[in-house]
Amino acid sequence: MENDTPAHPHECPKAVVIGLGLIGGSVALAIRARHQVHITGVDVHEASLRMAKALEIIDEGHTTMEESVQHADVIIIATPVSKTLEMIDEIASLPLKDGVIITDVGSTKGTVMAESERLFHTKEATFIGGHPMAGSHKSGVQGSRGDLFENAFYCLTPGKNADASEVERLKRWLNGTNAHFIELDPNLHDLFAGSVSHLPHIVAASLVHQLAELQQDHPVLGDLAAGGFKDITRIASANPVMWRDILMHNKHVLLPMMERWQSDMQTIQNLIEEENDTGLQQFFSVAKQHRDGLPSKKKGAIPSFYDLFVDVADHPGVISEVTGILADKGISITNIRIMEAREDIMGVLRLSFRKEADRQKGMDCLEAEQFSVYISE
Ligand SMILES: NC(=O)c1ccc[n+]([C@@H]2O[C@H](COP(=O)([O-])OP(=O)(O)OC[C@H]3O[C@@H](n4cnc5c(N)ncnc54)[C@H](O)[C@@H]3O)[C@@H](O)[C@H]2O)c1
Ligand SMILES: O=C(O)C(=O)C[C@]1(C(=O)O)C=C[C@@H](O)C=C1
Repeated sequence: MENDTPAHPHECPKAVVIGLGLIGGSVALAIRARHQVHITGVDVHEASLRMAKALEIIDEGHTTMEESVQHADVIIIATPVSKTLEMIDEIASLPLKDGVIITDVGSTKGTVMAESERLFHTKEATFIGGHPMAGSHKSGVQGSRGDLFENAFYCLTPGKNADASEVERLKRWLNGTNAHFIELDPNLHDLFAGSVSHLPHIVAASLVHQLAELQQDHPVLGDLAAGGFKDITRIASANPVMWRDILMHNKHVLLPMMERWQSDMQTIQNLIEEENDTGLQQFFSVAKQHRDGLPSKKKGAIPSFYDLFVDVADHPGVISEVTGILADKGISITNIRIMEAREDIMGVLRLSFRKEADRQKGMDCLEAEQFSVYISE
């Protein structure tokens, strides 16, 4: 356990996480894993705060930031990017503790850094932009995992007033992520993220739109969409608000990239029209060679299952009681995880189902047996 030199010997350092969703919750868990710290969560949704408290991700939760932010040693903003700019404005308008480090996790960095540079030009507060390059198509605090960023790259974009020592201090706060930190210029970051994350996301969503249109005349098509389609479109299930914001804040990178994409599509269209077999094979060979050479990622992604959360008392036999109820009804689960198990407090079981219908059946029969169950939004 590390401690970031508290002002008073018995006082625990304070972290505030604004936006307790998938990423805010995961960063909080990673901080907790290595630091003795008091974590306050701030979110507009009380249900997220309740869930985060139940899972011991935070010590306390509030729907507004004022009080907690003023005493914080580190502030992590984990809201969708447009809201992040509003949060930066609000934080800058409040009295802050000397030496506070403020960071964010947003998927774009240009506008975030422009706003923070405009507002945090004092030595008392240091803003260092951040973007962990791992995540999921799932959103919400219930999907949080302390190991979500393990082995992933974690981009940092220090502001102009950020000393190297402050960057090191932030890295220490975030060392429980077990990520590889990389410092980048914000514009370069946005170019890179546009290429490996944002453009692919647009393409994935557009493929799903095409399927949906064809499916109107051929409903069976959905059942035929197998591995390939699912692999390439998994990310289209992600949070639309988050992605709306990303596109708005990386417009200048994405517009030329999309032109380039359209021109590539035109080229391949021409090759098909001309029945240019050599050109077509070359198109795939070059892509295959490059794709095969990319490093494979070992950790970070969460498989796409339908999760159900069950509050359970921590006593022997409770897991077999829950699984027994499901087995009696012939409902299969693909995974089961205990999210918390401590004496005398309620724990949470996370059950994963392969199909939405199975999850619904599971929910109904567990509720009938008086279990408190809930699902992610
Ligand atoms: N999901 C990913 O894969 C991923 C990966 C890396 C970075 N990011 C970035 O992380 C950020 C959060 O994404 P997420 O996936 O955790 O989303 P999420 O939807 O799971 O969480 C966002 C949280 O912010 C809260 N929120 C929204 N407006 C708020 C406000 N005004 N005040 C307080 N809380 C507010 C929401 O209630 C929600 O709990 C985004 O900026 C996103 O670009 C996402
Ligand atoms: O794995 C996924 O589901 C993701 O989409 C994660 C992903 C990505 O594009 O790789 C999404 C957005 C983030 O800014 C970083 C990571």
